[in-house]
Amino acid sequence: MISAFTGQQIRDAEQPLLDSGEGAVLMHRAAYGLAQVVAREVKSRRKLAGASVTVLAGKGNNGGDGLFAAAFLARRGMRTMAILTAGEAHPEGLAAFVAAGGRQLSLEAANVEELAVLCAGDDVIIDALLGTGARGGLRGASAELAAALQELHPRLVVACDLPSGLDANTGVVHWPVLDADVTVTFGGVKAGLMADPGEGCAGRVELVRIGIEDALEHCRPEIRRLASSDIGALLPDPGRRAHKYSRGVLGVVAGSPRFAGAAVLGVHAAALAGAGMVRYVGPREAAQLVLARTPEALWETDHPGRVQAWLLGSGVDGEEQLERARNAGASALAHELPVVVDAGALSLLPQRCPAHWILTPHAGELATLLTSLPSAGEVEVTRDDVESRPLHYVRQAAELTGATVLLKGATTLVSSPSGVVFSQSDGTAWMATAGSGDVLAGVLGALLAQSTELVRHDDGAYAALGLDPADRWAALAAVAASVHGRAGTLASADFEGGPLTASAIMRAVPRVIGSLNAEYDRTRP
Ligand SMILES: NC(=O)C1=CN([C@@H]2O[C@H](COP(=O)(O)OP(=O)(O)OC[C@H]3O[C@@H](n4cnc5c(N)ncnc54)[C@H](O)[C@@H]3O)[C@@H](O)[C@H]2O)[C@@H](O)CC1
Ligand SMILES: [K+]
Repeated sequence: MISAFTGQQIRDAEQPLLDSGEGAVLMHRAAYGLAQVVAREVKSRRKLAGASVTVLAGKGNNGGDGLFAAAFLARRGMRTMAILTAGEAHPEGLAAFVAAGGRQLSLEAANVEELAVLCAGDDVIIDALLGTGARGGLRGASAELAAALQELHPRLVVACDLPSGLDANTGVVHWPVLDADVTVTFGGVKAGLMADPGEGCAGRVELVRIGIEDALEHCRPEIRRLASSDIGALLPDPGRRAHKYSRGVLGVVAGSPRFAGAAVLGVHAAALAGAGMVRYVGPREAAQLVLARTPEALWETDHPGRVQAWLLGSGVDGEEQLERARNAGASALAHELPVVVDAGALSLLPQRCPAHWILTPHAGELATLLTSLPSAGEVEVTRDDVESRPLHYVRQAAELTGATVLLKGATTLVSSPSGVVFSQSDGTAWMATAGSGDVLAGVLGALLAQSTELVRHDDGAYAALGLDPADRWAALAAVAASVHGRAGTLASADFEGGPLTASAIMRAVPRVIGSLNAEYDRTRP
């Protein structure tokens, strides 16, 4: 699992070392690690000697890291330039840079365009303007420089610790920001690199160890991300003596005459994700299409047999089908069954949901949900609000509803009601396509039906996460988000990275589960 921390947690972990006079050692390690990554990136494109690098250096320690890194790179034969943006710079960093033969220029309002053009053609730009000590975003000439460079599409941008202008704690972005291809972050991943819109500006994230990692191990992460080995451990294992009922039966109230496809996709995805059986509850027109695609499913109109979990809401429209979803929800509450609450069912929430109800809104649906919640104080929340501060709103929704909330996006965030957050980003942009969410709901439903006992009583992989039982549902939802994302990436790779349909994502689900299981079997302790 990758853990991400707030800027304050990182500073707290650094403090004892700073107090014992090791600040320079920390900076040296950070700068050396940054230089190594830059050199490797440049070498993958051309010869290092003679390649050009410009470091954009602010006045704080982030600028110091950048200047020390550029000094290393100068000694390896790169042509180095520093643009000092604050009229002053980290004194030791600047001295090392000058001693290594680096050239320095000062940014002023009058030379922004000229300097942008000058460095845009470089082999690499290091963004060391602001780090974890930033208050707000870039201002004045620095902001203009970042905006001008963004327009000029530099060849390679490496962000020092985090892209400047990104809030380390939340992923909120104060525009303009120069998008990075690679972010080299120090000591611990900053939470802002695992939540959008920040993650979208960061490129690939590389962590450099600087000696504070042991101290961070005792901190509660702000955000967690499951790696493939964690997912392999958490995926349900059928067991040799399993039968279809013990495997997990999922009840699905989805689709409607108007949106029958949602039922077709949800049911089929659930079957492919390993549900022992799927009971579809809905109108005849939709059921015929569901059974044509998934003859393994059972159709039940109004009095479904026993299930271990419910999926409610994808494509649900019209009073009749809403009523079925309402009834299934009431039965789930009475029997303490877990539920995936998607799309149309998001308007049917009880006063207070249990943590084993997992809501799966996209940003627009989350905005509508939050606006409608009396406990949110009758404040209108817009889709833009959610997209600018997804970490804040996913936590708020989970806290106010009591449910686990999975907010779909390029980076999917899942929050438990107590605020434990998982972030998964395994998909491709091609997955933003009609029906993709229905597939995710089906996968999550199937995993819920198979895993309820594990989540509640397991003393293995779920317990090893060290979370309160109520927070484990968020881990399970993160597993589903990751399987879905990986299926999209795999399916797109089948088409040389080309576009996808929801059906193609769905077809890749068994392969993803199979390969995650196989990897886990090969590597487990
Ligand atoms: N503390 C340490 O020992 C270490 C710090 N490291 C680096 O230091 C960074 C944090 O350093 P700092 O705390 O100096 O913070 P920053 O380098 O982020 O910069 C803060 C400086 O910029 C000013 N500033 C804040 N917001 C601004 C804004 N919006 N526009 C313009 N100026 C602004 C502040 O007055 C302050 O002087 C980390 O991100 C990391 O890169 C690493 O070298 C590892 C060790
Ligand atoms: K930076």
